[in-house]
Amino acid sequence: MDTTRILDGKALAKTVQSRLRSQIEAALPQRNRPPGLAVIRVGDDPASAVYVRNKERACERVGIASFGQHFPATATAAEISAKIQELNDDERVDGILLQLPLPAHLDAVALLLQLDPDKDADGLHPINLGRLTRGEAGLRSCTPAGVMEVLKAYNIDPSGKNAVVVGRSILVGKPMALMLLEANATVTVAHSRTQNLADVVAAADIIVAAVGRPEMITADMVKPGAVVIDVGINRVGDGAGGYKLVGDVAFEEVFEKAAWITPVPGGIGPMTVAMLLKNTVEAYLR
Ligand SMILES: NC(=O)C1=CN([C@@H]2O[C@H](COP(=O)(O)OP(=O)(O)OC[C@H]3O[C@@H](n4cnc5c(N)ncnc54)[C@H](OP(=O)(O)O)[C@@H]3O)[C@@H](O)[C@H]2O)C=CC1
Ligand SMILES: Nc1nc(=O)c2c([nH]1)NC[C@@H]1CN(c3ccc(C(=O)N[C@@H](CCC(=O)O)C(=O)O)cc3)C=[N+]21
Repeated sequence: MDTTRILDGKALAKTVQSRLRSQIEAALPQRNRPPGLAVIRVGDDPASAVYVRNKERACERVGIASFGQHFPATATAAEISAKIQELNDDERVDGILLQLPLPAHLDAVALLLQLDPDKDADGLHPINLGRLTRGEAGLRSCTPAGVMEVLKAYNIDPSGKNAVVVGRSILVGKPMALMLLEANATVTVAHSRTQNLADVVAAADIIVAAVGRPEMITADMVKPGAVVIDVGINRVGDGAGGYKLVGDVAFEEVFEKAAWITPVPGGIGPMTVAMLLKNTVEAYLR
């Protein structure tokens, strides 16, 4: 396969991480402590498990201390709140991440509101989402920030392009749409009520798939020469009793039509981790 059209998020994430490592090493003598990142995880979402594993490895590599707690799916809002308060007050912690999705009995919006906005490494506090909406500087959602970083690294300028974001979550779809808009794309956001999804996607110069449905974006939906960004992380059986990760895009067939495409794994996942560390280091250096 000709790999020159693959957007290599894994390689770019390594470059970002080595830059962060140097920044941390330069700041350590004055600060007397490394940056700290805390993750609060509730229950056992499979995509979250992959994320936590890779994040911890990456933190170790660049020199960020890991904190946090894994709660059972039955944890109460009061228990999570208490943990958030504790981490807000902990001077060793620069970044806090509340893993989504939460079990159905917990209100993500109410809990995200309790994060110290200056420690909101995931950019999901209403203050930081508001700053993004207004085009102001601030901590920005990691996955869409990772997508923008990939586009920039490969000199893909969204200005004037038709961008279609499939998915409208607070975690990915909405901030993604805002960042593409900020980069002067003409943005369409599709979701589960969108009619004629295939036609909507077919008009896109840039497609961002953030749905959580294995290989739902097929070649017939893709305009020849489109840039295809696959955010989906889906765990599916590998036919041999184990599992493998696949994205929301049918990679093999879409590869043939796309100008550029991100793989899963090795695409936006590693970039999300890199942006999380970058936000943490920014909060630490401030
Ligand atoms: N690579 C990475 O770093 C990350 C990957 N992910 C992965 O990305 C995927 C999406 O995550 P997230 O945004 O949190 O997921 P959510 O489940 O919160 O949102 C999914 C979105 O997809 C829409 N949708 C569902 N079914 C369809 C359909 N048939 N056609 C069109 N749209 C549909 C939903 O529409 P509606 O709003 O109408 O329900 C919703 O807006 C998951 O696989 C997740 O694991 C997530 C974060 C980071
Ligand atoms: N508040 C919050 N913020 C998130 O950003 C968030 C979340 N909750 N909940 C779960 C999803 C999922 N997610 C992933 C990030 C990286 C990989 C990742 O590193 N993927 C590697 C996997 C490599 C492998 O281990 O096989 C890759 O795609 O190459 C996966 C999944 C972030 N999420």
